[in-house]
Amino acid sequence: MAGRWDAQLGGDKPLGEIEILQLWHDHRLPILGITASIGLVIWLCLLSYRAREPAAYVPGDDTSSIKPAATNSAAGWEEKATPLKTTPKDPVGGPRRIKGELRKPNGARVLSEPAHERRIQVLVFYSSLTGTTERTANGFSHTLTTSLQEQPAELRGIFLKPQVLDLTQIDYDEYFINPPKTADSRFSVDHFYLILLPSYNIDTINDNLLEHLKETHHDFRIDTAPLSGLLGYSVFGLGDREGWPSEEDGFCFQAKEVDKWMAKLTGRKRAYPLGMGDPKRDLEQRLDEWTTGVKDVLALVATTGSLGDGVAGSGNAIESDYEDEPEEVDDDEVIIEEPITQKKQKKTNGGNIDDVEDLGRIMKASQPENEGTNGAAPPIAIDFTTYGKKTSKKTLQGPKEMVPKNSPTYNSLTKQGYSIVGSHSGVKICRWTKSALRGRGSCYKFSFYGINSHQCMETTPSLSCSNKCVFCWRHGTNPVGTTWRWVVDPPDVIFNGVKAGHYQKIKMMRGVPGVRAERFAEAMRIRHCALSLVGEPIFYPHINEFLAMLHGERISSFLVCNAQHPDQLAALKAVTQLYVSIDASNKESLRKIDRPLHRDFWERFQRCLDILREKRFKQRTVFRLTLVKGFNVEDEVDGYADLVERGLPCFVEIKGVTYCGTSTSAGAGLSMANVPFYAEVSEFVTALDNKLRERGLAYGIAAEHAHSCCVLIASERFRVGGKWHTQIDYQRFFELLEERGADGDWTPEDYMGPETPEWATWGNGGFDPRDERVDRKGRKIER
Ligand SMILES: Cc1cc2nc3c(=O)[nH]c(=O)nc-3n(C[C@H](O)[C@H](O)[C@H](O)COP(=O)(O)O)c2cc1C
Ligand code: SF4
Repeated sequence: MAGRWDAQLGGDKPLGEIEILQLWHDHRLPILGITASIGLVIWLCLLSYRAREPAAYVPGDDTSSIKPAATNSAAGWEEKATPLKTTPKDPVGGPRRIKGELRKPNGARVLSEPAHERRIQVLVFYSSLTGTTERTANGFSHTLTTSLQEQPAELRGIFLKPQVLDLTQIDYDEYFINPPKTADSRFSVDHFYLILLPSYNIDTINDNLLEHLKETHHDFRIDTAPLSGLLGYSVFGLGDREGWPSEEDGFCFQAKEVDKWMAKLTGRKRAYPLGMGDPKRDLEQRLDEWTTGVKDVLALVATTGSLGDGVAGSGNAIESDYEDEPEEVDDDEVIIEEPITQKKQKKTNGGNIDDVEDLGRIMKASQPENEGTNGAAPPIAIDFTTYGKKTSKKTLQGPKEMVPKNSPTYNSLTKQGYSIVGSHSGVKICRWTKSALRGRGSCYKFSFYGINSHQCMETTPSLSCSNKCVFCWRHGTNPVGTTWRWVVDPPDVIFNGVKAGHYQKIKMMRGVPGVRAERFAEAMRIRHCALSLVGEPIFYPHINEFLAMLHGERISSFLVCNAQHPDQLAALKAVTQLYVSIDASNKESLRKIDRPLHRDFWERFQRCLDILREKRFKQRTVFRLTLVKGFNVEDEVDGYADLVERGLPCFVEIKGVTYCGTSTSAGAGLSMANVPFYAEVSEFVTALDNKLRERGLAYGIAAEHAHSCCVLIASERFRVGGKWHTQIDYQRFFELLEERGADGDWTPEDYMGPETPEWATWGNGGFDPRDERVDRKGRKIER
């Protein structure tokens, strides 16, 4: 009877119990009465006994003969290896037998069976023409095998011995239509694919594989993600950088293609980013990084059953190359958002003035519409030090948390992608960090100062600020105040918290299309910290201790302050680069644009400039100008030249405000009309440069990053032998700190870095030639 049912499926393999019951139902077998039923039960028992025999179908074995799975019988591994149950082959000439399996692509895989019943089978696929990839795959598999054997006992038992499979020797239908299945009812075996692939621009087996993957994806009879049952996959490409120097030109192009199709077929189960290595140059190092990452992921999968936060949901199954994320901003992108809607204003007005942060919203909501664009001065903000009875009552109750977990501010900030650490600090990865991870360019700080965006953490130990700048995109979300009146978190809690938050967000990029394994590995070591996310970092009472912790781990510090806290600025110890925001050139203009809470804002501002002047021979000091047309550009060049003359900063960064039309949070009635074109920014910079020269001030235009509408004017102190040296010698900075302490005596010239790269200097655009230029939708831009 078994033989007859088998034949109907076109194979001669034993059937699973469920399939048998299915056939029972489908064929309405004429078995009636108790005798027949007893007979069936006896038969089922015999069948299930047979299925428990330690035997395996060797993948690719067309005869489907039962063979012991020799590869898994090595010492230390399952002696009775899990047999793979391959999809039965179709009768010759017949259609492919398709058993698509629909699983939720985004959900973490919940392995419900008890741990001892689960097994993970890693399959290492490769193709090779001249033997390099074959050797690499075998070596990799050996390393992985050893490492899995060294796992803690409870994990060791979960892994079956990795198997290496030559793509020329296997039947793709058995692995690339559905995940292989096990016929052993003792275990549930999940598969994890690792694919090592060289690239060839001539016809090879790779073309067949790619064709198969494409066909499977487009086959209307199969789910679009039939391999979503895999635990995960990752691809490593081998190629030749000399012949194909850039990825665009074809370096590892087939590995990239396989990675892309596997993302579609698995429903975004990219467990680790695509690795790429050149045997003549960097194969060993790149493979080591990738191996380490893959091992970490396997350990995670074995313990949690999932690929980790963000992965199943972060890779883009559509792979349209469009980064499907809301437009994001960072500390260096002062942006204008769309004005708040009437509806929202009403809602805000109806709220309770219970939290200090609400005042920001209320102030905004009470503004007449279009205020700012018509040049009318917004009302000066309320100084909380003089805020009515309600505040005094609160003060009596003791300090509150700045951003309590259940507050609207907390919800709003976390929705925007911030991780809130403790009660007043935040961390967020900026869009340039993501862009650099994908090889799509770093921020202007790479061009000017050599900062790798993918190794940069953007954070603040104080989400509160004492200004309500008209262009600030955080309106209504950040708390405001003139003095610190909240609970103070210890610096080590913040330091460890922001690092953990940053790394967690980086890890969530693992499955994102285009992320390079090499950069991902580098990103797991923070090297720079931009203290400027939102709020005012020097507001935090333990800022110096926090800085010491950063420097202790050799993380550089770029600290931006708003020129409203002269006492804190004066007390600040060494930072790698110290910024003040210069948002206007005179008192009226500053009141209009920054809407400071302090009544003596102008005096504070000027004192800060004087402090910066004093610090200029100890620290790299920077003025940051953000140009907003209609507010702080026209007729202000002279005024800015006055301020430069007063503060004598080492550098002046001039940047056009950026427009972000997607947000619905409060703006200040600004629009695209307020965004200067790069040509206008350049014109302003040239005029300022001329004014500085007229005054005999030794400055010049050093560098540019046209992509972010940013230009750098530098003091001639940073020009050596006619060449600009705006880059930083970070190593030297830390040595100086360690030798002489945070109050030590040294000058910015002591840690001046190498020459500014030619491509970053004024007139050359400033785009890193290693990276691929894409527009906001991820489309390639020709250079
Ligand atoms: C005819 C030929 C074409 C190649 N085409 C590419 C290519 O398009 N892109 C690339 O990155 N490498 C290319 N390579 C380099 C190989 O991918 C590289 O040498 C690889 O290590 C070979 O692996 P294998 O020894 O396992 O076959 C090519 C090599 C040859 C001989
Ligand atoms: S400095 Fe860091 S945080 Fe700022 S834009 Fe560049 S990468 Fe982002």
